Amino acid sequence: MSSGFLRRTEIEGRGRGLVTSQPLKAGEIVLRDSPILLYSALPLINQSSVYCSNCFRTLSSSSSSSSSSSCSHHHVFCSQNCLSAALASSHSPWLCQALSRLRDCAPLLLEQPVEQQVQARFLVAAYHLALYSPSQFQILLSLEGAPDATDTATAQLLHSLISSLCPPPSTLPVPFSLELTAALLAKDKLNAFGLMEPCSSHNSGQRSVRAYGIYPNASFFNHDCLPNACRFDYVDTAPDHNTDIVVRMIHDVPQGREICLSYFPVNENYASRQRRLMEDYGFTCHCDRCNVEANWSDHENDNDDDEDLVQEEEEEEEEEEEMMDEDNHDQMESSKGQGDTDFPHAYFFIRYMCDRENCWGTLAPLPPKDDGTASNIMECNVCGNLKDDQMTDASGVEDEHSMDD
Ligand SMILES: C[S@@+](CC[C@H](N)C(=O)[O-])C[C@H]1O[C@@H](n2cnc3c(N)ncnc32)[C@H](O)[C@@H]1O
Repeated sequence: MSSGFLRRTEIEGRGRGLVTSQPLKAGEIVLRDSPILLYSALPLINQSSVYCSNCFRTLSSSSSSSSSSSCSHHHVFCSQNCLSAALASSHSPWLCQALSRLRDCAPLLLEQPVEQQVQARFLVAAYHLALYSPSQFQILLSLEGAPDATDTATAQLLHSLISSLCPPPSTLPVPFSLELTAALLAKDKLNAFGLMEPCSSHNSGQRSVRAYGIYPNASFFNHDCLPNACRFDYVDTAPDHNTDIVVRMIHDVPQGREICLSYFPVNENYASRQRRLMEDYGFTCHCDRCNVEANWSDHENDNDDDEDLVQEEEEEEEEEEEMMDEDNHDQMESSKGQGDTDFPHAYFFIRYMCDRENCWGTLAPLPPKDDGTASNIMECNVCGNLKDDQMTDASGVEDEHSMDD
């Protein structure tokens, strides 16, 4: 583990997880992690290059006209330096040819959803990793994730495509097989982190993903619907290691506590969170927030077409909002000195959810100042917005409603 703050351990019912080896302060960076592989999130077909094929920085109009470079198969890089670095690592002749062949002569892929085109990109990157760095490929294989029956058809299709168009060279450290392809796709499904496209006026706060990465240490963060940490990326702004992800504490936690991220925006309701966690990650969430919300309604979102239920849901939502307001007030009043297991979630939304329209990002303070005092600037991990934390006074001491222990 590259972070002195975190210890990897087995947690009952959750597999491996990351636990703090010391008390942590809001804003503290607990992990910086570099990807072992990266691949574009853009469809293979008919996509002009918007991002560098190596570092995934946005190709500015000036860089695409003057300083950008292309490889022999017309993959675009932001500079000659990036192209040279890629040719020596992430963009081997096999990978370059494989992507081009898939792009140019795979009529089958044209008929497939974009998701499968992106999975094809992942497989090419994963088999390239096997050739280029067998030890990192073994790390990829050691991550959580096993194929299940619902993914078999996709694995078969993608495996036959890769093997007919661009079979990986015979020097792979493990035999090339359908089972291996299916296992790799399962690792990707559970462990890939998305690097977001830049926030711009075109997407009015809603950003999609520009690239996916597999991060060998960050992959051990388990999920919580009210996370105590969140992750940031600075693809366009970091001067180097720009595809690293940075995980920062949202609020203080004591030693020995598990550090969790939310696997998706925290605004989703109970039913949709449970559905997503089961379908995409294969588990039922029993976090504190889910335990509370499980009692709010037995029927929530069971059947969106049923008018009675819709009306019932609306009434319940109003009730929930009222409950949350009351909760917020009561729990903020009674929260002093308690553990973060009873962290009131209404309070979480008010303090740690970005209020920009359609953003739903999570806010974490900037890292503590050099003298150790907390920063009162909160950063959104989706839109990047910075805002003053009203609940931290000028001295950097958190106010009396803080839940931090
Ligand atoms: C990215 S991995 C996290 C690390 C994983 N626990 C491991 O052992 O490598 C995601 C998987 O961890 C497990 N997991 C994550 N959060 C969980 C939670 N809150 N409860 C139960 N299992 C969880 C699920 O199996 C999920 O598919």
